[in-house]
Amino acid sequence: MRFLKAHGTGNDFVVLPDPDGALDLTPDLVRALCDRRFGIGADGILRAVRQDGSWFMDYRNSDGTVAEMCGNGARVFARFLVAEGLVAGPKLSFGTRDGVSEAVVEGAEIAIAMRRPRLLGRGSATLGSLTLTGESVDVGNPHLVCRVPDVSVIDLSAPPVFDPSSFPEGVNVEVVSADGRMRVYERGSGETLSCGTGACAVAAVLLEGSNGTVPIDVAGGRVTVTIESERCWLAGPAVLVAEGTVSVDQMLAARPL
Ligand SMILES: N[C@@H](CCC[C@H](N)C(=O)O)C(=O)O
Repeated sequence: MRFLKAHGTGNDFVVLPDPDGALDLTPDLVRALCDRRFGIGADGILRAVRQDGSWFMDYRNSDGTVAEMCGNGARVFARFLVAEGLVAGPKLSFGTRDGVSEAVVEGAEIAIAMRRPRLLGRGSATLGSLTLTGESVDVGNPHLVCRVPDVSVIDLSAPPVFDPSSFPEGVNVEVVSADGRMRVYERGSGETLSCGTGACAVAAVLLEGSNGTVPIDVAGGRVTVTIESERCWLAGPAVLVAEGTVSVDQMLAARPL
């Protein structure tokens, strides 16, 4: 099976070209491909399926779960479509579970338009021994943005504990300091070096509901978020780093139980 490996500010993905939707992408296959020792290794999978005359980004978290949206994944997906000659740039669009995404390729940078983040009120989660209160934000997928004095001391080694009645679909938790530095524990993937929808959620909180442009520094680099009245733009680098073939049967057979 052909694959590409790519990342957007260190949020890394295995891209699977599957124009006819022929691949049975089970949660177990996703986990095996994303395994950093027994597979290729990634925070998630981007399966490219041709649907109704357009391309659809079928995004999966590394634990095999499905998410509504992936901002960095969408930027990488746009890079893949243009690099493979499947869609002409510099402006293009494709389908996601959260609707049609527009993208603009500007050299090394790719900007994608997503829904405007919605601030939903206060929420809380416990990270390690620390319970943090923050803002719940809907970016198609669920986020909790917590302001902290120093992001580097927050324990993101284990999943956040939260009240499931507040976050029935789970939640991605971002911590952000006043200087715009952000870290994230992603639902279904653990701590990642960057989360695009998370950066949009953080920008919405920093802008306190207004429109504007905010640079967000993540562990894997910098993304820039522009919030407009009707939508939100996420801009930053998106890089295809490798391609090859994976022997699915051998990979699955060699996994420890
Ligand atoms: N890394 C992504 C978000 C991926 C989905 C997330 N883990 C979820 O389950 O909602 C991004 O760049 O937005």
